[in-house]
Amino acid sequence: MTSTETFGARLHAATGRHGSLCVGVDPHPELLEAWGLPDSVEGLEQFSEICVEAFVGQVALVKPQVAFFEAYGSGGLAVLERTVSVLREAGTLVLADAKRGDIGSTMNAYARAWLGAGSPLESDAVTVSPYLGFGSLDPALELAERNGGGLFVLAATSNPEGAQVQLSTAADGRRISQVMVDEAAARNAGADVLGSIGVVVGATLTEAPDLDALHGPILMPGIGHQGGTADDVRRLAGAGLRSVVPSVSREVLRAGPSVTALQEAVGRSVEAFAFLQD
Ligand SMILES: O=c1ccn([C@@H]2O[C@H](COP(=O)(O)O)[C@@H](O)[C@H]2O)c(=O)[nH]1
Repeated sequence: MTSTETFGARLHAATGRHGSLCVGVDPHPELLEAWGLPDSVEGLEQFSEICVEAFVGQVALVKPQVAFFEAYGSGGLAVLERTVSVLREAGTLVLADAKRGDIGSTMNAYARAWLGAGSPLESDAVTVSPYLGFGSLDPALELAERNGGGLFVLAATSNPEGAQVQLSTAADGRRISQVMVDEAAARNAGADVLGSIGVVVGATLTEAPDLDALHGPILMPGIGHQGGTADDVRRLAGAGLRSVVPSVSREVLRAGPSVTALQEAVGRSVEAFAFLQD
C-alpha cells in the first residue's frame, strides 16, 4: 500500500482531524489477565480486536508494540499482521514500535519488513535505533522516502538508562541525543508541511534536546504509567510543540476491555493534549 503522499503530510492531516494523540497497543500479560483474556495467541487476538474497535477513527496514530506480539512467536506475528492491516484498511495510521537498527545490509531487510510495499507487516512508520550510527539507517531512510513511509528515530528515550549513551558528548561537543535530532532535521529539510523523519523524546526527561529545527514529528512516550504529564510535554517540546505526538499505552489500556470505556479514556487523553493544536 505505497502512498503518493509523504508520511509527514498524512500524519499532519490525521492530527488535524483527530488531535495529536498516539495510542499504543501493548498487550502486556498483566493486561490480558485484567481483561479476562488467556495468556495465549487467542488472548492476544481478542485484545488486538478490541483495541482496533476502540481506536479506529478516534486517534491520529496507533502504535502496536511489536515485542508483545513477538513474544508469542509466529502466531503472535500473524496477529500483528492482521492488526496492522485492519487498522490501515480502516484509514488509521500505524506506527510499528519495533525499534530496529543494524548494519546497513540487515537494516535493508528490516526496512523491507516494516515499510516495503506489500510486505505482510507493512506499516506507515516504524521506530528505529540510530545507535549503530545514524548512517546505518540509510536503507530505511531511502525506502521511507520512496514509499511515503515514516521513521521515528530514538533520540532521548524515556527510560533512565538511556542517559548513559544519549547524554554522552560527541567529538564536536554536542550531546549524542542532539546529534540524532540534528541528523533527522537534515532529512526533513525542504519538506512541505511536516517532514517524515520523526524523533522519540521521552516525556519523563528533565531536559530535552533542542527540537526547534526538526520540522518533523516528535513522538513523546512515557506519559501516564511512566510518570510523564501534559505539563512535561509542554515543558520539553519548546518551539516544536505543534509537532508533538504524545503517546500513551497503559494509561488508556487499563480502562479495557470495554470498548466504550477505552474510547472514554482515549477521549480524556485527546482532551488533555488539545493544547497541542492551538
Ligand atoms: O523512549 C521510549 C520509546 C518507546 N517507548 C514505548 O512506548 C510505550 C509506552 O508504554 P506506557 O504503557 O505508556 O508506558 C511502550 O510500548 C514502550 O516500549 C517508551 O516507553 N519510551
